[in-house]
Amino acid sequence: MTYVWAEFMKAKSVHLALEKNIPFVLYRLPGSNDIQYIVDSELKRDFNWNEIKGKNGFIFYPFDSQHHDPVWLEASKAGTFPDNFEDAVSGSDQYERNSVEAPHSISEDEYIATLHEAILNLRENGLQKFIFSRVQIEEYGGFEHLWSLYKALTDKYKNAFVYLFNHPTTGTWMGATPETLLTQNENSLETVSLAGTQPKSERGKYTWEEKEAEEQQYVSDYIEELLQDLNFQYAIEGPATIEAGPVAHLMSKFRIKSNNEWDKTLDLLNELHPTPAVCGLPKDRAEEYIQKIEKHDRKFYTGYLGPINEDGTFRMFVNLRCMEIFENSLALYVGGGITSDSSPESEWKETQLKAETLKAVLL
Ligand SMILES: C=C(O[C@H]1C=CC=C(C(=O)O)[C@@H]1O)C(=O)O
Repeated sequence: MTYVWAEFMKAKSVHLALEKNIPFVLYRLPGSNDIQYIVDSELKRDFNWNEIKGKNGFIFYPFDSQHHDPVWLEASKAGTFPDNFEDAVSGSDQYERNSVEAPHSISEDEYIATLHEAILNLRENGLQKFIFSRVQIEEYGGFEHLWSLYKALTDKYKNAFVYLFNHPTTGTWMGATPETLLTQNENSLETVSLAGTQPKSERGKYTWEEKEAEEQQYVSDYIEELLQDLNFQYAIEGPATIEAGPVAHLMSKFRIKSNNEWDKTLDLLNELHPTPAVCGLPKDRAEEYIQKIEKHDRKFYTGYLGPINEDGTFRMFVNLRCMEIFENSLALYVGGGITSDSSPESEWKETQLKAETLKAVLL
């Protein structure tokens, strides 16, 4: 089979899966060359950690699970894409696609004015840090082009978790995230504290301002406290700079001893999400504040997602640098950490730069 023909067939099968609106995901783990797929032959499944245990599938978890139901894709069919994907798609039922309006996108002026006020009142509102996000709407050629967009993301971001997720209850989402929420290996767990942003440097040299270092330290402190409260033994590496497309971040790695105790691991996962890198501190207050000042519903942006295996191992990632896909437009979700030292104008630029991660493949 020629390369061109193979690509045409892949694009066609992904387009068909989207047209039939079947529950499926394509994902590529960081550093891997293989794209995996999961197709679920059933639409309605309750999300329940005890049900999931011992099964192969994929979790798509929202930012706020009180307003959106988490989705569990059970692997009725799974494999390395495109092996047998077309058969799995043609054998699936077709589902109606809900018509959903694109989320509200605020202007630069509105963003800056809102943030100005929020920074002035940060301490009065009892906040140390919160994450302010916005939506940027872009045009694209429609579902038939999604395979080539997805492929371009996998080619461009080798160290990201790159996915295309579709489900009749959530619609279509795609992203390339640099952030691990929690990895369960056979005998260990891993998480990271990732925060602070600056443009990628061509020379690979970075110096970090105190504000960014502090922002990342808040996240590390939160994770450390949590690990101590839950009686985990752990080691920390970093912080070090990591590059993620057009930006660079500060990241510390936490390697945690674990004997694969499901309940304890779930406690950790539930406490980690949403981390202060996507929500803020104190967590409950920041979550409430975000609901109040953001003009859009985050839905699955800053939620988490990833595959889980029957032996209990899993890879969960924070849903960053992602977009919600409509038939004629894309809604890019981008945000940044705000402290009392933040400048609204620089924060706007930071969100523009983060949006470039996805925009770079739209041209
Ligand atoms: C909330 C986002 O990024 C988070 C992750 C890394 C760095 C961040 C920052 O510098 O603000 C954010 O905490 C986003 O990309 O939408």
